[in-house]
Amino acid sequence: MTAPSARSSLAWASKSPSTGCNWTSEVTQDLSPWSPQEFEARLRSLESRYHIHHPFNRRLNAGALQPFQVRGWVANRFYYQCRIPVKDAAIMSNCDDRATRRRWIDRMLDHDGRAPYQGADAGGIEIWARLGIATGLRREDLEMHRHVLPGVRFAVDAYVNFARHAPWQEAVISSLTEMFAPRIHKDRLAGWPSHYPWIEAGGLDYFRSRIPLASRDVEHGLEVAMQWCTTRERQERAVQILGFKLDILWAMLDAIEKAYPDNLPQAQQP
Ligand SMILES: O=C(O)c1cc(C(=O)O)c2c(n1)C(=O)C(=O)c1cc(C(=O)O)[nH]c1-2
Repeated sequence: MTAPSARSSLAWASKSPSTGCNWTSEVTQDLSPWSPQEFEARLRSLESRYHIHHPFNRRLNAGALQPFQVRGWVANRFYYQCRIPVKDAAIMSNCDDRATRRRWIDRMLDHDGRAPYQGADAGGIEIWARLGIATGLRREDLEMHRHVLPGVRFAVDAYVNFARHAPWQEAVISSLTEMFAPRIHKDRLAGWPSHYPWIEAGGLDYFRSRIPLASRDVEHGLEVAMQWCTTRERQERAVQILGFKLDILWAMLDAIEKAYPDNLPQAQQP
């Protein structure tokens, strides 16, 4: 069997996510594992495929988008935000290691919130909803996912399905795109206030809140990856899994970019 190309990872992911893909074994079974440093460097080298480089994101962070295009992005990303704790619950349900579950549960609470569900404890989903409202979206439209595009829904659901069916360690590895997230949040915090002054400043709280959380998540995710990927075969699979997740984020922006062209008639704008 031949190796999939850089952007065809969904084929193997849907093929056998629960038992693990075996195409790498033919190629790599005799190879010694990379050192932890080289393994991490190979994962990090996939940054070039992160959605920070997508043309739509470049325009978003350069201030080149019209308000309806920003709203379209925020409303569609809200679907991702809402599915993240469901994805994390799927990982927990497959995880038989109590120590890991004790740490993992924080990821769900980060998004769903913690009692008394106010201020910073409101949770990421609520804080993202406030971003949506600050851009001019109606809460009800957001919560009913009225603007969510089919391509975005398919991409996000593929991530949740992967987490449901893959070994939990592989699903943890798929979250490692967060290695690249702090920079994208910082870009937004630095640029949006001058590019999009019509968005009330508090609307950007979500991005501020995620920077330390993403770093904590990545530290844990890399620990799991290092412990699990003791063979070259598993290490190469980890690289493929990260590629699959990068494709999900990229595909979301492809769908968003296509749906909200500059000349979209006003009646169709979110
Ligand atoms: O705004 C972004 O570009 C971005 C990207 C990602 C990512 O890389 O998956 C996440 C987030 N934000 C984010 O806010 C978040 O909570 C998050 C959780 C996860 C994950 O895979 O578990 N990714 C991301």
